[in-house]
Amino acid sequence: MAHEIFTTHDLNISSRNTPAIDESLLFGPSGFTVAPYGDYVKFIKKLLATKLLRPRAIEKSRGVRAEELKQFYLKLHDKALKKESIEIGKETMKFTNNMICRMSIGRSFSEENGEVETLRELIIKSFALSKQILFVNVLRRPLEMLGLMSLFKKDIMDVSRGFDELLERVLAEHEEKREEDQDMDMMDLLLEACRDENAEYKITRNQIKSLLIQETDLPNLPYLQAVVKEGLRLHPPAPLLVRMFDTKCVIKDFFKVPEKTTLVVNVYGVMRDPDSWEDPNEFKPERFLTSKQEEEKVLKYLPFAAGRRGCPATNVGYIFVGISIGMMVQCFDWSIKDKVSMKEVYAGMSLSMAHPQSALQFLDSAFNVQSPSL
Ligand code: HEM
Repeated sequence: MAHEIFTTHDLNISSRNTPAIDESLLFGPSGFTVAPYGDYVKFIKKLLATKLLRPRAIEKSRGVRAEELKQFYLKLHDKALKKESIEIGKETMKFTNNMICRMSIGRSFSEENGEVETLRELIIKSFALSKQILFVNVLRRPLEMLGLMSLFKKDIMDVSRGFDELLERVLAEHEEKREEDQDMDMMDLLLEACRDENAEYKITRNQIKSLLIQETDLPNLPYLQAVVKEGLRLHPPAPLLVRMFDTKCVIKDFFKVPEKTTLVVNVYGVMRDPDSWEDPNEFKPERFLTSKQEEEKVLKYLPFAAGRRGCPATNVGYIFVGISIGMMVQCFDWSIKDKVSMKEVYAGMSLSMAHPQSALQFLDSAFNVQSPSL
């Protein structure tokens, strides 16, 4: 079913059904991820594909990731020496956020002036909000008819204002250093596009801000890559995809879908479907080592979604997860403090462990650590 819908009606379901809250940075008309498929989305996707996320740019930003990886390693090393435990999810999230910030705005947020904490709180709040947004997506029409949409507005605006303040500061910094000779980060590229009189689409300051909210040896480590793929199959961070049919259509000559129907794709279910996957609930990275690589290509492997609104940063996503796991496994010996519960919870935008504290790990022996060579 999913296969049929995506292949025959990709354009028709390339918009999300998120209601626009006009003044909001995240969910207003400037928000890239919620914007309906059209000129703005096409322009940004092109910019990402041809500038920020093209292979040469990813290669160029390798130094930034190596520095962040080293900092992450040093932190774990320090904990190992002190024989302290760490919460893996929290630390890897910090590491990933730092890498995204360094690649997109040229610096990570500072711990000293409270930026890191502010950002962390905003991300947690926006994750919580996305749960409401999913609810609104599915029940949009009745909520609008009952005039209940305003219930969500205050929370959305609070988070929006927080991001706005933080990003205005960063934008101002970038505008100041405009004339200097420098490597362009994503914000520089967007500002350049914003100033370009001849650009095919004129992006605004709010659109720039809304966009920014959010190796090495990896090709020689096929088993590590297979582990990452298998992990994302069993535990996709985005287990449900929400789209909208722009126009009415008929699927398989039978299912009549009215215009503006919300479509929720159960990615989690698709990637554990026993018709497509052998032992679907088992963690078996080996399945990605076999010659059946095409398994990933057809529409049963969807951790990064698919089609026009699929993740434009799939390669970067694989790199982030690969280097974190690679370093943690290569450099340290681990022992588990409590029994690990693999129970999951769909907390807002993403799927995460229901009991992350049970993933607290002891670093076994400080004498077993090695520096990363990834
Ligand atoms: C393991 C890491 C990642 C996973 C599993 C992932 C997954 C996804 C998924 C499933 C979607 C589509 C959601 C939908 O269709 O409704 C998406 C969209 C998106 N992702 Fe990722 N992603 C990852 C990393 C990243 C990174 C590192 C970036 C940025 C550097 C990024 C940028 C985006 C953007 C901008 C979109 C929206 C695309 C659009 O609306 O057209 N992702 N991602």
